Amino acid sequence: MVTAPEDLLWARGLHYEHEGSPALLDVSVGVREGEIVSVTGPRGSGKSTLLGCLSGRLVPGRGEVWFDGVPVHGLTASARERLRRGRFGWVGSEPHLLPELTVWENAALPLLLSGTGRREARRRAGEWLDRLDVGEFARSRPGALLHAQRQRVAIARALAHSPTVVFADEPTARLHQGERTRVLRTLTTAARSHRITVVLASHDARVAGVADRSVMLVDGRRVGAEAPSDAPATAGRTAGKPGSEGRAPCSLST
Ligand SMILES: Nc1ncnc2c1ncn2[C@@H]1O[C@H](COP(=O)(O)OP(=O)(O)OP(=O)(O)O)[C@@H](O)[C@H]1O
Repeated sequence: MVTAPEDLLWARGLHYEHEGSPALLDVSVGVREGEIVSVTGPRGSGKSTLLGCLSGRLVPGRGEVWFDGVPVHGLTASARERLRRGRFGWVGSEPHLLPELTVWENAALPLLLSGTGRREARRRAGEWLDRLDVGEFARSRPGALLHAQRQRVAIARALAHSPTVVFADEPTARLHQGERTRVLRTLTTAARSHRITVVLASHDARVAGVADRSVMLVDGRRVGAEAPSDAPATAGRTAGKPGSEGRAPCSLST
């Protein structure tokens, strides 16, 4: 086991049931600041449920989730909502943009909801839209964009309010191979340059290649941890080695 005192985000002994059916069984995980961790495993293995519990979207039936010293599992629904809006970003497999808003308003939504003025929100959202090569669509409605472009807008929305952690749940599931690699690279490069922590779920084992550390779930249990051999070496971030869990930047246990 398990988590280290310096972990930014950690969970211990998580159990979660969907309508009486177990989805997580005694899963523990620790993630350090600035780390990119992938959660892999077959369909239905509990990846989305784990991201849900870590991000405060779901409350575990048993176990604890701590973020930056805050017991997420013990917060009220409104406090969890505030935490998610302020400190976390979320990218799912579908962009889920609001069709009546422009692209920049969609990307700026977390900023606007937290009270940032429109001009400043537009500036910050615009910077990310430019970085993600969709800046030219800032004044368009999402319906004018291709799916892959809308997904980049969703990534800009997840990053524009400078979150501490971005959770990405199958962010490339609906993209073709070339676009998949590009989107993943964009997300991870942006995260590394801004020292944003990323927890990335995918059933595609190749996605683990962009992470510092990979965690595998099967049937709601963690079955091992591995470090991709081609994990990017980055300053201040130690790529863990197989079997070196005690010294690794992310540690997991069931
Ligand atoms: N809302 C729900 N209601 C009932 N059962 C659910 C619900 N969400 C997930 N489950 C079940 O919980 C288990 C874990 O699901 P989860 O979505 O966390 O796995 P996953 O690894 O993310 O799967 P996928 O790769 O298909 O998204 C599965 O057996 C799934 O069928």
